[in-house]
Amino acid sequence: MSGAAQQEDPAPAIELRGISKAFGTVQANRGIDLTVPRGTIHGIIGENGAGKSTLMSILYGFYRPDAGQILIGGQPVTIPDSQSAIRAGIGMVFQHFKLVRNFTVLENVILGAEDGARLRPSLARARRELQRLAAEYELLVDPDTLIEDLSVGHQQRVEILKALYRQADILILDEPTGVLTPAEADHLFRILRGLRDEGKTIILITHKLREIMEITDNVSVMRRSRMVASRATAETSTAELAELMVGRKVLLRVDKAPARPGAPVLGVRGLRMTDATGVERLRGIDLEIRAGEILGIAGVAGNGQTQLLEILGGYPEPGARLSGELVLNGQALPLTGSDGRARRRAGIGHVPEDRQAEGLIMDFTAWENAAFGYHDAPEFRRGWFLDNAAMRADAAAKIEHFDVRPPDPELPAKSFSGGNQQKIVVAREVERNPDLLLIGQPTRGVDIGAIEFIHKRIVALRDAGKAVLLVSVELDEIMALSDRIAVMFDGRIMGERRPDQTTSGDLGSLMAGVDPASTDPQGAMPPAAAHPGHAPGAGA
Ligand SMILES: Nc1ncnc2c1ncn2[C@@H]1O[C@H](COP(=O)(O)OP(=O)(O)OP(=O)(O)O)[C@@H](O)[C@H]1O
Repeated sequence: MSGAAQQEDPAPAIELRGISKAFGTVQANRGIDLTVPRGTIHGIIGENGAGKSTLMSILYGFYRPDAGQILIGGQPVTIPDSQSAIRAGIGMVFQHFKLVRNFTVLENVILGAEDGARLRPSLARARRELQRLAAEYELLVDPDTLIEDLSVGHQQRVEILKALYRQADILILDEPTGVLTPAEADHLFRILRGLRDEGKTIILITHKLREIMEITDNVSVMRRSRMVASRATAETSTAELAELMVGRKVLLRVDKAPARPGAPVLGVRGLRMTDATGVERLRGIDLEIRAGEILGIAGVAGNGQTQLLEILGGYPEPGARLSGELVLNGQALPLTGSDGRARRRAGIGHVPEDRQAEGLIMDFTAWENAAFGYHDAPEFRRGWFLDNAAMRADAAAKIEHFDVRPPDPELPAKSFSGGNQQKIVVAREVERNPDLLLIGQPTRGVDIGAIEFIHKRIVALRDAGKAVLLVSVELDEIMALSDRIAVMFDGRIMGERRPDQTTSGDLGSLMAGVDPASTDPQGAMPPAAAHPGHAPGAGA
C-alpha cells in the first residue's frame, strides 16, 4: 500500500455516504457507505445483482442516486453526467469498451476530450501526449491503427489511455480481465500498480478473488444492494471473502470423478470456414466428443472458437463458406440449412459466448427468453397455440433452481445484471438435458456461488452420459472441468492434452501457437496477415 500520499493529504479520494438507488421496485443500492483512500487499489466484490455496477455508474454520472452524498478529495460533488465525472478526475473502463471501431487509436483518445474547432492544430500535440503516456505507462499501441484491427487487450489499453489523457486521478475498471489472456492480465496489473504508486486511486470490480488477493490494498463486499464488509486485503482470505459475498461456505474447486466416455456423440471432420470478407477462420478442424465426457477448447479469444461453436449450434456467420462433415449420434448433420431450432430438436443445447447478442432478446421478458429456441417443444404447445402459462411456470422453476435475482419472470432480460442474464441462458440450455451441450464462456461475469452451481450442473450432465463441448478463455475453468483439452490457435487445433498431464504454461504455449512438444515450433505459426485483429497473445 502506498501510505505516503495518504499521509500528505488525509482526505480520501472517494467517499460515498448513504447512497441509495432504485429501478422501479428493485432496490439496487441501499444506504451505501464507501471510503477509498488516495493512492490505493480498492476491490469491490459481490454476487451477481448485488449492485456493484449501479454504484460505479452513479460515481461515473450514468445514474443519479435517489439519496446520499459523493465526496471527491473531501469536497461534496454532484455528478449529473459523465462529462462532470471526467472533470472531477474520474475515468472508467467498461466491460464492453466504448471505442469507435472504425476510428484510429488517436482519434478515439481525443474524441470528446478536444474542442472540435481546435482539433486540427492540436492533433500533433495530442499525438505527442498520447505517445508520452503510452511510453510512460507501458501501454504501447500504434496511434494510427484502427480499433477494429486491435486485439481486445490492446483495445483495453486504449480505454486506459483515454482516461489518462483526460487526466483521470481515479480509475474505475469493471471486470477488466474477463477478456484478457493470463499474460495480458499480468501486464494490466503491473500497470495498475504503477498508477497506484504514483498516487492514482483505482477501483476494481471483479468476480475473481485471486485477483483481489493479488492486487488490491482493500476490498469491500456488497450483498443484496448493501455494503456488508470492508477489509484490508492483507487481513482477509479468499475463503472469508467468498463467505461474506454469498452468505455461506463456497467450494472453490470442482469435485468430479474420472470420466467414463461412451459412444461418440459428435464427430467433426475437416471443418473449414471462410468468412464473408474472405478470411479463413477455421482451417480443418477434426474433433470427437463421446457421451459422458467434457472436451474443453482453450485458446485466446479470436482463434476460431466462436466460429466453431456458431457452426455447431446452427448459426454460422452470414456469408460464411463452409466445408467438412458433422456427425451427431451416428447421423450426418447438415453443415448449413439447419438453424438453431433444428439443432436443438436434434439434441444440441447451445449457450453462446455472447449472451447479450445471441443468447437473449434483451427487450423480451425472462420467461420468453427462458423458452427461446424451444417454442416448438410439446410442453409449450396447446394444439396449434403457444401455452404461455406453461412457459411462465417453466421459467419460474428455472429461475428458482438457478437462483436468478430478482426472481421475477416478467422482467425484461435487460433489467437483470450480467451474471443473472447468463444464468437464464445456462438454465434454458442445461435443464433440457441435451445429448450434446455446446457452452461458450459459461461463467463470464458470473459470481463464485453461481460458478460453483453452473460447474456442478455441467459435471452432472456429463455424469448422466451427455457430451459437453466447453469453450472458455479461462484456463482455470478449462483445467477444472475438462476431461480432455484441445487448444485452438489460428483456426486449427494446435494440440490436445489431458488436464492431469499438462500445465498452464504448456497450454499457454499452445495458445500462442507454439507446441513445446514439437521440434518445429515455428512451423505452426500462421501467416502474419491472416488475423490482424486478433494477434494471439498480444499485449504480453
Ligand atoms: N437499468 C436498470 N433497470 C432496471 N433494473 C436494473 C437496471 N440496472 C440494474 N438493475 C437491477 O439492479 C440490481 C443491481 O444490478 P447491478 O448491475 O448493479 O449488479 P452487479 O452487482 O453489478 O451484478 P453483476 O455482477 O451481475 O454485474 C439488479 O437487481 C439489477 O437487476
